[in-house]
Amino acid sequence: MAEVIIMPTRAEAGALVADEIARGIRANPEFVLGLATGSTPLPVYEALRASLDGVDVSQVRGFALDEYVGLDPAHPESYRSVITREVVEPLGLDPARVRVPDGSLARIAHAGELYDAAILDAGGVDLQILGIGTDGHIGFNEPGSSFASRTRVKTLTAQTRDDNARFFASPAEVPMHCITQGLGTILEARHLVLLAFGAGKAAALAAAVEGPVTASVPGSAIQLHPHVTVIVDEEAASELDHVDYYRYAYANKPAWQGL
Ligand SMILES: N[C@@H]1[C@@H](O)[C@H](O)[C@@H](COP(=O)(O)O)O[C@@H]1O
Repeated sequence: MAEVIIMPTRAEAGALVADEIARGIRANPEFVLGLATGSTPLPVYEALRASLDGVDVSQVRGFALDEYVGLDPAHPESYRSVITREVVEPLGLDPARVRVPDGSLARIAHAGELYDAAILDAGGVDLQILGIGTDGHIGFNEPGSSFASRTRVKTLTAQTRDDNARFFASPAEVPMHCITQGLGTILEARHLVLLAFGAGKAAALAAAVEGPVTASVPGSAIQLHPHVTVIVDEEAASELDHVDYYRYAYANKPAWQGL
């Protein structure tokens, strides 16, 4: 079972993850960080500014989970733009070492295999940050995604397009297709850190963490991974059955253990 940590605020959740990432980078300057977009990881990126103060990040590599297909990379809501704005620039990472899947139509046919090859070439992802969609997706692996899937093109569900419409001028502007790391790709990262905040995520989170392992809930793939940390606020934790155990385990977590 994944370790589940319930934090009082998003900022404290972000700080916990940021400290773990900073520890990893100090131990290994070529740390490979798996990046997520959406609103959920923002407290982590915010906290990283302080946690990485004085830490050499020049060799750190980053791989984003996903990208829209056919959206101009210069569009402010392309995940390339979001990662540049939220992560690369504020943290001073080397832009050449931070990759986002290539969603351009001209290169889409081979973009998935090239991306998986680049991750392998970098030695794999050390820590993958994950959010979760209200339909249970991780990355953009919509319900039905194979647990063996690699980086590839997917069609977004109507629910995901609705959820993401807030970032665009109109719902119709949300791209229909995306390119996302597969569940198989994500499961190869050495440590998965899944974050969820707010009541709107409670049902998807409970299904992913405690429900049956099923392609119908792509987030449930995390149950197959040997090292998963789930960090949530009280609202997102509200539909979990084993909350008392999670609190008890965290209160008794050995100081030497790390995340
Ligand atoms: N592709 C992203 C996911 O990586 C993200 O985890 C999820 C939740 O988004 P948010 O964090 O904004 O709730 O949906 C987005 O569409």
